[in-house]
Order: sequence, then C-alpha cells, then structure tokens
Amino acid sequence: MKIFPAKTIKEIDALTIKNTPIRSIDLMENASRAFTLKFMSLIPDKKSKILILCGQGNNGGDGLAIARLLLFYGYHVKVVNIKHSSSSTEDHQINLKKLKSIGAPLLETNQIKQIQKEIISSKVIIDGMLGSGLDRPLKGLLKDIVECANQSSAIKFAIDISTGLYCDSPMESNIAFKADHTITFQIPKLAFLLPENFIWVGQWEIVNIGLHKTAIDNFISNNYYVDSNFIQNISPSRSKFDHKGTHGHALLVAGEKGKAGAAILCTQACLKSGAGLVTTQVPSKLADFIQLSAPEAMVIPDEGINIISSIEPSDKHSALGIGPGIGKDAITVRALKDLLSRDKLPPLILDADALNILSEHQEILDSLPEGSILTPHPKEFERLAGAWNNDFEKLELQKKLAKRINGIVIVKGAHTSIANSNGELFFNSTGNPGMAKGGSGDILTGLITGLRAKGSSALDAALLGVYLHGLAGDLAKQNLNEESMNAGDIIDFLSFNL
Ligand SMILES: NC(=O)C1=CN([C@@H]2O[C@H](COP(=O)(O)OP(=O)(O)OC[C@H]3O[C@@H](n4cnc5c(N)ncnc54)[C@H](OP(=O)(O)O)[C@@H]3O)[C@@H](O)[C@H]2O)[C@H](O)CC1
Ligand SMILES: [K+]
Repeated sequence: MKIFPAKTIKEIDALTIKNTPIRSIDLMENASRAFTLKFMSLIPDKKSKILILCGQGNNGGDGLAIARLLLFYGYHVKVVNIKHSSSSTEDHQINLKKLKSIGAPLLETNQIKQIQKEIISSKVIIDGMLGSGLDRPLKGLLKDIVECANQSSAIKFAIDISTGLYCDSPMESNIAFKADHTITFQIPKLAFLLPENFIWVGQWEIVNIGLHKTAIDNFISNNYYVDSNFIQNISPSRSKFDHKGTHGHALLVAGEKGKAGAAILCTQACLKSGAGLVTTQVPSKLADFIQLSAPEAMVIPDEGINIISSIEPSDKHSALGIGPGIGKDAITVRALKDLLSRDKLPPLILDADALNILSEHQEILDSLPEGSILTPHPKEFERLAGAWNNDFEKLELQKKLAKRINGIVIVKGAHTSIANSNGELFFNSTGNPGMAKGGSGDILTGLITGLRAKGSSALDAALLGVYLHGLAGDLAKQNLNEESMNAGDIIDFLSFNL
C-alpha cells in the first residue's frame, strides 16, 4: 500500500471526484460513513456523551456528517462548530445545514469557556478540528481547545489525523490532539509510523472511502506500508520436483561463550525459512548445543573455543548471516575484516555485534558487497549512522546508509522500516510490544538469511522476513499474551500461512 503526502492525497481526491465520477459532498459522506461504522464497532455504548469538535474545513465537514450519522444510530451526541475562521468550505456548509435541519444539539462559538464546559462533561471526544489541511502550528483558540481536550479523561478519536499533526513532516510546536484512536481515510500517513508521534496518534486504523484506484496507482510514492496483499506478491513457492539442493544453503555465524542461545534461536528460525540446508558456525564449545537444539542443521565448530576466530564461507553457501551473540573480541573483529576483504562473497546479512564492529570500524562499511542487509535496532542504528533530532531525520539517515552500502537497512521497532538504495522506504504492519525482548532480533536474522539463501532478492527477503517475524509475534501474543510470550515462542508460530 502506498503512503502519500497530504498534497498528493488532495490530488487523488480531485481525480476521484472527476473520474469516478462522484460529487465532493458524496465523497465526504463516504468518508463519514466509513468513520462512523468503525467508531460504532469500537464504542458500542450509545448512552455516553460524545462531543464532536468541528473546525471550518473539510475535516470539520466530516465531523458534522459523522454527528448526523451517530445521531441517526441513536448515540448521545453534542456538536461544537468552532468559529476559528470567518469562512468555511462548501461541503462544511452543506453538512452544517443538514445537521441544523434535524435539530441536532449544536453549539456554534469561539468562546473557550463554553467549549471547556462541553469537554469536561463528555465521555468521548471526536476531533474534527483540522485534518490533512494543517499548514501552520496551532495557536490561539484551537491550541487552547486541544490543550483542554488533552487533559480530559474522555476516550479520544481523531478523524483522519489528529489536529496539530502534519501528515508528512515534523511538528513545529509540541502540541496536537492526543488521540487514543485515529480512523484515517484510505491512505496511511507517514506520521503514524513514527515512534515520536505515538502519543498523538494512538491506535490507528484505515477505512476505505472509495478513492479512485487508477489515481492511486498512477501516483508514484517512495514510501510503502507493507500489508498482507503486498507480501502475497513476493512470497516464494515450491514446485513438485524441487529438492533440498534447489532451496539454497544458509550459513550462520553466531554465538560466543554465554550466548549460545543467540545461535540456537537464529538457527531454529533459519530452519523455518524453507531453506534447503542450514549450517551454523559457532565457537567449538557451543557446537553440541546447536546439534541438540536444531538437529536438522549442520554445525561447523570454530577453531576458537569461546569466540569466532575466522569466517570462511564456501561456494556452496548461498547466503551468510553474521552477528547474533558473536561479541567484539579483537580476533572476531579481524575475522570479519578478513571476510570483507575477499573478492567473492555470498549475500550478507549483518546483525548485532557484527553491526557494532562496523560502527567502530566505519571504513569497512564501504567494503560490504552490494545487496548486503543490515538489521540494527535503534541504538545500533545510532552507533552506525549518528544521532537524529526527530524521526523524519532518522528516516533520512536510514536512506543515506542504505545508499552508502548499496544495500538494505532494516531499523527494527514498531512498524520496522526497511530502506533500499533507491531511496524507497517500507514500513511493516505486523508485530507487537511483546516481541521487544532479547532473542527476537536473532530470530529475524536467521529467518532473513534463510530467505536470502533460498533465492529471494535482498529487498524481498527483508520485507518478507520482517513481515513473517511480526506475524508470528502476533500469533504468539494471541496465544500467550504480550508479557509472557518469549522470543522462542515466535519461532513456534513462524509460518508462510498469510
Ligand atoms: N481523500 C480524503 O482523504 C478525504 C478527506 N476528507 C477530509 O478532508 C480533510 C482535509 O480537509 P481540508 O479542508 O483540506 O483541510 P482541514 O480541514 O484540515 O483544514 C482546513 C483549513 O484550516 C486552516 N488551517 C490550517 N492550519 C491551521 C491552523 N494551525 N490553525 C488554524 N487554521 C488552520 C487552513 O485554512 P486557512 O484559510 O485558515 O489557511 C485549512 O485550509 C481530511 O483530513 C479529511 O478529514 C474529505 O472529507 C473526504 C476525502
Ligand atoms: K482531526
């Protein structure tokens, strides 16, 4: 699914109105109906007082239409038409007229005191003040209203996007409506995918409003939201006469004394990727643990008893994953440097301590072969790429690093982002906070290495690996809950059943 900036959404709107064809007021009605149905599924209680705060633009027009629909369904609604501007849009005016014609409880004012009184007495607040048309920081009346609403304990919903939040650029002032839920229209907004905006966005969901498909297809975007439809197009398949030799041979280099678990989890996850063969190289002391915990895998005991001392893939290895639990001993650093000085290498996946070694020896970053995949968590990413002032800047650093290595950079977290060297960004839709535990990253590395070994391109292996890893985490959560699920449980649920 493409992610578009506010400006493009406006253009898609206009093309939808022209080509569907549909009147602009009917598109607003579609959007308002879609919001209302989703809202009703989340708030079935019709007795609690719902306050709808409406601005003078089309976001406010949506708010007025939603009020009419909720009243129709028997909800207890009060509407405030906030007179923050002397003019309002045409569709706003039409919906205001309709609302008045049914005698809806309506307050039209620019008096903060009156609005405060309504906020204090409401159990649910719906924000229809400003949407994607925001073009300057909040101040004056709207700022006061947002501050007052944020102090209320009411459940808060944003129509399309919270008032005060830009769709695709950083906030200039640190104030926006603090939504618990955002119900957005058809196109995900970049702002929703960034950790710093979680306090304003809350849980967010997309509803379809009937935007013109060709218009969406024709606009180019560099940002994508990776959902199950997206993944279905890149999922690998097997054919009848395949054998283990046709599905690649993954080599993993992992573990040091005290970190056998990282190597075990990585190996077990790699075995779930569908790769034909999996070999894990570990310090010799750990070899038996791998053999016992992953009998399907082969093991190469390193000459180092407790550390990795050399990394020597052969022609038969079709991908090489390095890093989980390897430590940063000088001998291991040497082994990684020697590896990267070779002419011919299998596709690489680098994680954990391999990344920390790269951070401390930035010169070897430039010797990574084309198509390498780096999988840092935010702290590892900061060590590699430097600090950022806001999450938009972080995305720029991520794209820059992907370009520098001519490969893929995966920054892990909620909505893990994946950058390629063409300046494209992909945001994952699966996963949950229960996965933020030791070992989770080792599993991702094993899985992506296996997918790469099987023949997926670097980008596809990254997208598929991150998506399936998150999906398995979501299944583990369903069965065990976020607190009690362990990283190892994710492996049990790894599956290509989308
Ligand atoms: N395709 C869709 O997604 C559809 C979305 N819909 C809804 O429409 C809004 C966008 O509506 P729009 O009228 O373009 O914009 P807003 O309602 O967000 O803003 C209106 C005007 O408010 C002024 N403005 C901007 N920033 C501020 C501010 N900080 N303080 C005060 N006022 C502000 C500005 O006008 P000015 O004349 O004052 O400059 C804006 O133009 C979208 O979010 C959806 O909710 C449609 O209903 C259906 C299709
Ligand atoms: K809003």
